Amino acid sequence: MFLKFDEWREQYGEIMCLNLAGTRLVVVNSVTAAADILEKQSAVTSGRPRMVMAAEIMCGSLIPAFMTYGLPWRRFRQASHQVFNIRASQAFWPMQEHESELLIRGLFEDQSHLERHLSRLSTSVTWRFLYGGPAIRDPDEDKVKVMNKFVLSVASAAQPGASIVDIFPFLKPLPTWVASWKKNGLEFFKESDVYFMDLFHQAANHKEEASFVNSSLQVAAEFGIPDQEVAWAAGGHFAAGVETTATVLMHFIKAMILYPEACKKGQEQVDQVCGNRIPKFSDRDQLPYVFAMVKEILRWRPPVPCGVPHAATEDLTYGPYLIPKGAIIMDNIWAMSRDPSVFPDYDTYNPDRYLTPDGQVRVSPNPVDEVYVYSHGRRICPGRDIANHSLFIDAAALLWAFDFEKAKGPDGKEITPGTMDFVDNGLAVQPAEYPYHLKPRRANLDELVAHF
Ligand code: HEM
Repeated sequence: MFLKFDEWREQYGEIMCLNLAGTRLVVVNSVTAAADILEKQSAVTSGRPRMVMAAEIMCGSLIPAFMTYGLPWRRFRQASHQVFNIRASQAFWPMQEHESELLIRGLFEDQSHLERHLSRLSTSVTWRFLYGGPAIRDPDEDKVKVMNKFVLSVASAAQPGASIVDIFPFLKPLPTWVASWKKNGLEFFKESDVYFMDLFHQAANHKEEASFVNSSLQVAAEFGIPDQEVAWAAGGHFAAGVETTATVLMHFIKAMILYPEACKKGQEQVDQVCGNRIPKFSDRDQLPYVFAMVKEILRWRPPVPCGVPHAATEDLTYGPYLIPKGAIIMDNIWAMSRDPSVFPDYDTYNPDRYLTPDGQVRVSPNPVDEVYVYSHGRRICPGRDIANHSLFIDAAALLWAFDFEKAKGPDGKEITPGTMDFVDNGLAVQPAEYPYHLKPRRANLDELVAHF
């Protein structure tokens, strides 16, 4: 979808509209249009399209990411800001440093399953952020399997037209003895509720640990949020956060193979600052190039290229255009990342575009919006600081530990990964599997990882 939208953007410009059997789908293609429609007018563009089966029946309307704009969603965002904000999110730095060590150790011991290592990392960071507890060493652990099954089931029910009740919402009040889809959906909700409440109580019993659940509990009373809502928000946040970081790191390693000069610059800076010890957050100010590398990977391959659909809750206008109430609005992040007037030579991975001539990080070259890859307006991704911190520490650790080389085929020739090969998982878009070879850069990496 994002590639097709990009083609159409060239034809139609900064905003375009499709008619989906009567529903207007408005695609916002430029940062300037997003700043007006999704930010300035966000009081009327922060709704969500209705999802009866996935959001209302299977999740009891308890997942904030699915809620439309209104009091329950606003209350939750205000409360969770206290956990997600940049200062509070620094409480998770020791955990994120530990996870970067586990990543390097895992890849050193067995580099053949890159995707699995990154998925373990992302699962463990997201889990520990939400619930606390020790690292998840095996992504197939039972409790994680149940969570992943929940995510998959809800994602598949959220596909347009997946359930009859989303095509004909007036069927929702039917009794369960007539509507087996409703019976199954409600049973799914009951089982998931037991599971989320159990995770919630386990986390809440360890008050001393920093976690989303514990911090939310401290503010929940103030905002009048019941335990069940905190429990479901945590589960929903897992679904929202788990795939994206792993996806970005998959893109990052591919970029390191394809752009060895940028990789070398990053490694030189890391070596100068950290020498033979793995990077820490305390090195951040001295690693501006690594910072720029993270910004540039998010631009070069934004993991959620079309954003998450918004819905207009009132009529609004943009220039001469009317966007009617009920229209679905898509934030075309991919197109914004490839605007040649902002990012010349946009196809190239070039971290220098984020640096001043004396090598310091500068505000995005994009004059209107610094964080557009996390979307716009009131629904902007609340996990962006957690994600940016993970990406920074993991990218620095990878650069410190490995050289990234092209793998060789059976004929001994190097294989160059394709730059535009993707797997589209619905919202997040990963690179298709690609061959790689990781070469340890430190003679004593075996001794170092033994302490991780
Ligand atoms: C590189 C990593 C990530 C990227 C690029 C990303 C991007 C996005 C985008 C584009 C949206 C849609 C916002 C909108 O509706 O306009 C979103 C929503 C969301 N993200 Fe992230 N995300 C990332 C990581 C995370 C993490 C780590 C968490 C939590 C631990 C998280 C939690 C959420 C939640 C809860 C929402 C729904 C917000 C709402 O509807 O109010 N994200 N994210």
